[in-house]
Amino acid sequence: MSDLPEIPAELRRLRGSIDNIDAALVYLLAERFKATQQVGVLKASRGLPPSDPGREEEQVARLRSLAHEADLDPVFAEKFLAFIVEEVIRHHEAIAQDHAQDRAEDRAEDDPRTLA
Ligand SMILES: O=C(O)C(=O)C[C@]1(C(=O)O)C=C[C@@H](O)C=C1
Repeated sequence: MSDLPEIPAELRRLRGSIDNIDAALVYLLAERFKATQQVGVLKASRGLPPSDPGREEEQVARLRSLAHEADLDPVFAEKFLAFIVEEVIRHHEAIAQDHAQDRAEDRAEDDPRTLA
């Protein structure tokens, strides 16, 4: 028998909700990253920079306002967005590097001086 006190039913119920919310967050984040991967490919193919500070400013203003309405700490909402966007920008930079490497290889293949 364990010496730990029994978990109250109310705590178990609340933890069930927390687990469902965490699962939803994981799926939502996965969808967001699927979209941003496509943005990264689009940006690399058009020669656009990985980050867009103007867009980020708009997102911060919008999220802070939504957080306020939702009774969530706007500072936390801003930090959370910054954490995600920082990761997205790293992905975009890696995609841009791969894209540049592929183009360099294509050019080398097309160059008659390249030994086949
Ligand atoms: O909207 C873009 O341009 C993106 O690259 C997406 C995103 C984001 O994750 O929301 C990421 C980086 C940019 O600095 C701004 C926004």
